[in-house]
Amino acid sequence: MSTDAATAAPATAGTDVKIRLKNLTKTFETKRGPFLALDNLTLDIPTGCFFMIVGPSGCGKTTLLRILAGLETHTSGTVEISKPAGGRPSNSMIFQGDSLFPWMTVWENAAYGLNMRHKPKTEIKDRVGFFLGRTGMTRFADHYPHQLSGGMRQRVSICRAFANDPDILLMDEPFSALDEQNKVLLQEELLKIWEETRKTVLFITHSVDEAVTLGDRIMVMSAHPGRDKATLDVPFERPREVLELRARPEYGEFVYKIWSYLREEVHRARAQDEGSSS
Ligand SMILES: Nc1ncnc2c1ncn2[C@@H]1O[C@H](COP(=O)(O)OP(=O)(O)OP(=O)(O)O)[C@@H](O)[C@H]1O
Repeated sequence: MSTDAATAAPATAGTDVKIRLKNLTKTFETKRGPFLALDNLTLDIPTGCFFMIVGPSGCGKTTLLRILAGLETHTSGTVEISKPAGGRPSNSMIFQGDSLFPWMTVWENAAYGLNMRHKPKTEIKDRVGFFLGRTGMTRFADHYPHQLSGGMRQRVSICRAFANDPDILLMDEPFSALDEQNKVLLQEELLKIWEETRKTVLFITHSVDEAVTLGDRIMVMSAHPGRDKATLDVPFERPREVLELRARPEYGEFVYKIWSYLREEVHRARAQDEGSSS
């Protein structure tokens, strides 16, 4: 990991390590031969860290999240996830676009994970009620997903993920399909909920603004094969207010700094795409 020492330590991340990757490599076997997707990633993510991953299209961001979620195996190296006190590590994943069950109401969707784990009815009522309240969805509890806007559906996904009380939240571009106004509202709501829960979050985004607004730490990945090009601590205190933060000159400077790492990789990825299509 190439951590940028010039930036301040994150204001919030705990000192113990939640996720430790050592020389993590992923090769897909394809018809055209082995395809190296992740190359030798070594990384420590502290407990309670809001960890952002940015990188050009195809650099392996989703592959990394899928490995951490246990949906994909890795080829070599190690993945260590520390256990919470008295339990097994658990995770909830939020994807871009829709992941709600269309035949279930908002309440039933939000309660799904807890019901599957046979949690007591009162606990389900309390947790789902709490997070529906936090996301402003209480009065839509009996609605079905098709009766909601895209932003409201993503609120329910967030509600379901937090209600599950996972050890780690894995978020793969959850807001990318939303318009700018909804995105800012949801970023603010997510920040508020996260402040209260301090879960370890891994969040993929294509937006440098989103990475700087939400994150404690940002990993910029290289174009294919995915490597850790730079990992930087975000030097802004919490709690954060999205629009106030973005109005600050030092915010613009930090966004520019992340872009200076990313720009070359975006160009490399485009050159790779053009090379493979010619
Ligand atoms: N099951 C698979 N078999 C073969 N190749 C795969 C498989 N899954 C992913 N890949 C390839 O691995 C690379 C990384 O894919 P991945 O989806 O992780 O990238 P990404 O950074 O999340 O991209 P994007 O930003 O476009 O979502 C891509 O080139 C992709 O085509």
